[in-house]
Amino acid sequence: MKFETYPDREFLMLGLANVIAGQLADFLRREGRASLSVPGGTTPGPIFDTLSGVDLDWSRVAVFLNDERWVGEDSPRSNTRLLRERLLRGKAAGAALVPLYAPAETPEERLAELEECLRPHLPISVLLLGMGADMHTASLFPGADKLAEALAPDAPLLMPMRAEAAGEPRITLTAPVLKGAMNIHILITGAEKRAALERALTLPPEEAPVRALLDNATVHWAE
Ligand SMILES: O=C1O[C@H](COP(=O)(O)O)[C@@H](O)[C@H](O)[C@H]1O
Repeated sequence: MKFETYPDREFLMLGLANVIAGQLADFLRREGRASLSVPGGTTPGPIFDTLSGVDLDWSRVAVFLNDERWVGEDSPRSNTRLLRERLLRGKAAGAALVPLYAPAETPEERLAELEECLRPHLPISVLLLGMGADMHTASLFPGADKLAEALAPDAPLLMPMRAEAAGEPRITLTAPVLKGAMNIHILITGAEKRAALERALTLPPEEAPVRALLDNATVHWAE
């Protein structure tokens, strides 16, 4: 694991957005297309704001979430809504959004078709992950009903996930898909998440799911 400390959150968000933009540009030059997977939640908005203004051929970039809460875009809890409002606009408006939600009561009902939409865009060129203070990443929560299956090397691409701390049912990319990314960045802010990350380094992924991604990741942190 590499650990990068930034003087403050503004430096962090700008610096990491530039790293991600540079890696996407490299992929576009070398391979003609790229994929970017990003977290939802409260932390990554400023990175999305910067990325949405970056001059890239976004029409050749597929963008998808790490995970989604099983709610429609009319809900303020929708990670897809955050993506549309903060990332898929301006210069990035032409990027292709690969959906992780489709209207239905449960994720199980739409799982197969969402997985087929995702498959052509793997492996992920650039993966940005968040982390909760409980050491969850994507929707791999400690104590979640299907955590062991989602951590297994033969896990499917996507899995539904339910956990007490998660609120609504979730859908998440699984550990092998996340680990297969060509570049892995983890964004954390504040003392509480830094302490959680240090604790995760001492625990197995079954107790601290973010641990499954740390070996090949660069963690980006500011107070
Ligand atoms: O619920 C979620 O939480 C994590 C962390 O979110 P934050 O609000 O603490 O930044 C996020 O990475 C994940 O994508 C999201 O669904």
